[in-house]
Amino acid sequence: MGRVGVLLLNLGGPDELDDVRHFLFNLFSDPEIIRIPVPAFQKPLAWLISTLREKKSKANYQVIGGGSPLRRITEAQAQALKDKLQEKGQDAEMYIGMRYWHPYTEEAIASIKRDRITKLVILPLYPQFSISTSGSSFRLLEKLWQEDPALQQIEYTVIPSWYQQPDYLHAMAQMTAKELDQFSNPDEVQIFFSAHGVPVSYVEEAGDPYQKEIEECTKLIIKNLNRPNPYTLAYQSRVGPVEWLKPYTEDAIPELGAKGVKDLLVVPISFVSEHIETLQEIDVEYRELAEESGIHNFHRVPALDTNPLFIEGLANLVVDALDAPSVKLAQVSQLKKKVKMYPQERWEWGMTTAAEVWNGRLAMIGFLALIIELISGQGPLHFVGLL
Ligand SMILES: C=CC1=C(C)c2cc3[nH]c(cc4nc(cc5[nH]c(cc1n2)c(C)c5CCC(=O)O)C(CCC(=O)O)=C4C)c(C)c3C=C
Ligand SMILES: [Fe+2]
Repeated sequence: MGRVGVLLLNLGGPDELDDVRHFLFNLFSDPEIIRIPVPAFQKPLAWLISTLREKKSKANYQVIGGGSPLRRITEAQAQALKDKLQEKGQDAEMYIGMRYWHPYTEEAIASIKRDRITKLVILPLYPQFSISTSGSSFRLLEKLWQEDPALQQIEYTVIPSWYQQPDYLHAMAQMTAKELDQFSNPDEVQIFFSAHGVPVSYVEEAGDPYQKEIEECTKLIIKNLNRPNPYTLAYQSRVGPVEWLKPYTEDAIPELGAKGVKDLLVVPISFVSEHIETLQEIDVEYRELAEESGIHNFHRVPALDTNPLFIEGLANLVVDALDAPSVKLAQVSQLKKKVKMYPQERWEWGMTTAAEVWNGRLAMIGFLALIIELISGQGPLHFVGLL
């Protein structure tokens, strides 16, 4: 079969507090996360948002120990997957390609070329597909492939999403059952699936299947769990002023409290590792909100991390993908984000309303940049390394 490799795709997170601003800059530089009509302004805008968000974001990472645990956990998952594949008689090298922090996807690709991998399975560590997560990594890989004839020699296949994988669903159901049994009345507990949100326009304008996959996934976990508990799904981690998928977790918790719910079990659904949004947002912010809303028994299902049944599921995905017809990057990165813009925002050259709107916005960005530079002594050119 040649030399087999598995490329695990993930988001990445700052290793330490000093990395936070640069990590945020990378994230907001991605047009799959925030798209503006004039691509030349993507990086200045990313610089502005990362500068404005740095303090809040750093405070949150400080709460969870001063950095993201994502790299450590993804490395442990890669090792566990390698061992499980070996047990199944499949030797494979593991590579981790993070989208916004080290080890970057480009670093993983360089190692794959150096190791002369001939057959590659591309496996995102997101169970459900979103344009903003797996989609963004696939688009980057597609670009790298188009630019590099050496990569085009590698036989590869992509696993676009895998939320229906039976071992994954069993692992989620088992972990949920274990937490339910910690309550004094397990059958009365309200199960609360909390998924990372995305802007509504991703789903409604650009056809992101994320919401549909999340909804199906919760139903499959409940079916596997086979318990009588009521359950709810809500979306967390909203960023910026636009409308995101609803209900928002921060509204749904007080509503349940007002209905008299006392026992709540949160199940994080869109990510398989502990990260800032489980450890800080759910365990600290939403716990406090639940307490204020009269929900005194608040528990959370831990992330899967290296759960053996989950790793078995990943190994089965890889083995099956090696046998199946290959899926190409062009097939899975086709979804192009067409975020709805107001007519005056659509770019037109000349003395138009669009020009007035965009000139006004850019003047505001420039003015804010000036103030930030005056306060911090650092401007956008320092940040992109030009000064
Ligand atoms: C499936 C999971 C995720 C989706 C969908 C997603 C979309 C999305 N995220 C942002 C903005 C931010 N995300 C941030 C961190 C972050 N996001 C995810 C997962 C999804 N994001 C994870 C796992 C993490 C944490 C990594 C870690 O360090 O542990 C952040 C930075 C943290 C913060 O400042 O709050 C931002 C900002 C957008 C805008 C978006 C969809 C458009
Ligand atoms: Fe995010």
